[in-house]
Amino acid sequence: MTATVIDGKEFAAKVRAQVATHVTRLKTDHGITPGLAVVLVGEDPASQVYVRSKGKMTVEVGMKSVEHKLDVQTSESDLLALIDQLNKDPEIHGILVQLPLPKHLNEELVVNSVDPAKDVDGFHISNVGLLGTGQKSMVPCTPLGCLMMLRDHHGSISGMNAVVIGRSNIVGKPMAQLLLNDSATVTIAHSRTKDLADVVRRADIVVAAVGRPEMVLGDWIKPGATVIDVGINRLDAPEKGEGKTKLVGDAHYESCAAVAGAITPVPGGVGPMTIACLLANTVTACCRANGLVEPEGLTA
Ligand SMILES: Nc1nc(=O)c2c([nH]1)NC[C@@H]1CN(c3ccc(C(=O)N[C@@H](CCC(=O)O)C(=O)O)cc3)C=[N+]21
Repeated sequence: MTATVIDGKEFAAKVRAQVATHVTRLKTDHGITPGLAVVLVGEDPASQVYVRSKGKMTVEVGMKSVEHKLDVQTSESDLLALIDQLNKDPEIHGILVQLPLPKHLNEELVVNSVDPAKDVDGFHISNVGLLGTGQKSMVPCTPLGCLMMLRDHHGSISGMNAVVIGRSNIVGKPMAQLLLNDSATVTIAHSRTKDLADVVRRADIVVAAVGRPEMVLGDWIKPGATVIDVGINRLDAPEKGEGKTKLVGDAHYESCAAVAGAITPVPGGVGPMTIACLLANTVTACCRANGLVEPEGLTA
C-alpha cells in the first residue's frame, strides 16, 4: 500500500481562507480588526524566520500584526511589563511569546502572565486545565492543526486507537487530550516506553512528536494506519551539495509511507497547519472578547 499524502500546505491555505472570511465579516459588520502580537526575545535565526512568516500570513488574512523584538538580555520585569501592556491593549486579541526563551527568563512565569483569553498558544495553565476537563479553551496550535487533519481525513476518529509519541506540554499532552475529547482510545508513549514499536503497531493513528529525526520506522506501522508527523528536524544533506541541509520529520517517511494509509509530509504537513491555527485562534479569541459567535470548524 502506498499512503495518501495529507497535504498540510493545501489544507492550511483553506483554513487561512476561512479565517480571512471571518476577518472581513468582523471588519465590515462590527468594525473590529483582530490583532496578533508576537514577542521574540533574542536573535535565534530560525525563530526570526518563523516570526517573519507568521507576521506575513497575519497581514495576508487581513489582521493586524504587531512584532516586538527584544534584546536577548531583556530582563524578566521588562518582558512582563510588555506582556501586561499587551494584555490591556484593546486592539490586541492574541499574544504569542516565542519559545524557547533565553535561559535567564522563567518560561512558566512568562507564559502564565499572558491573559488566558489572549493566549493563542494555549499554554497558560488555565487553558491547559480547561482543555483537560473538556471545557472551552484556547487550544495549542500544533495539536489543533493535527486534529483538523485527522477529522478531515477520517470524518470521525471515535473509537480509534491513537498512539501519541512524545509527552511535551506543547504537543504530546494537549494532543492526547484532544484525541480523548474526540473519543479516541489514547496511549501516550515516549522515548522510555517499553517495546515502543509494539505499542505503535496497535495504533490506527500515530502522532509522532518525539523530536528525534526519522525515529518511527515503517515496520512499526500497522498497515493502513494514519501517520501524523509533528517533527521538524534540520539535518545536514551533503548529497545536495556542500553546506546544504534538509528537513525531516520524526517518522522515516519512505518506509512509513509504504505501509500507512495516510501520512503527513515534512515539510508541508503539520508546520503550515500550526501557523494557520494560530491565525484561527486569534479570530476565535477576538470573537470571544467581543461576545460574538465564534467561527465553526476553526476550534476544537
Ligand atoms: N510560542 C510558540 N509557539 C509556537 O507555535 C512556536 C514557538 N513558540 N517556537 C517555535 C516553534 C516552531 N514552530 C513552527 C511552526 C511552523 C513551521 C512551518 O511551517 N514549517 C514549514 C517548513 C519551514 C522551513 O522550510 O523551514 C513546514 O513544515 O512545511 C515551523 C515551525 C512554531 N513554534
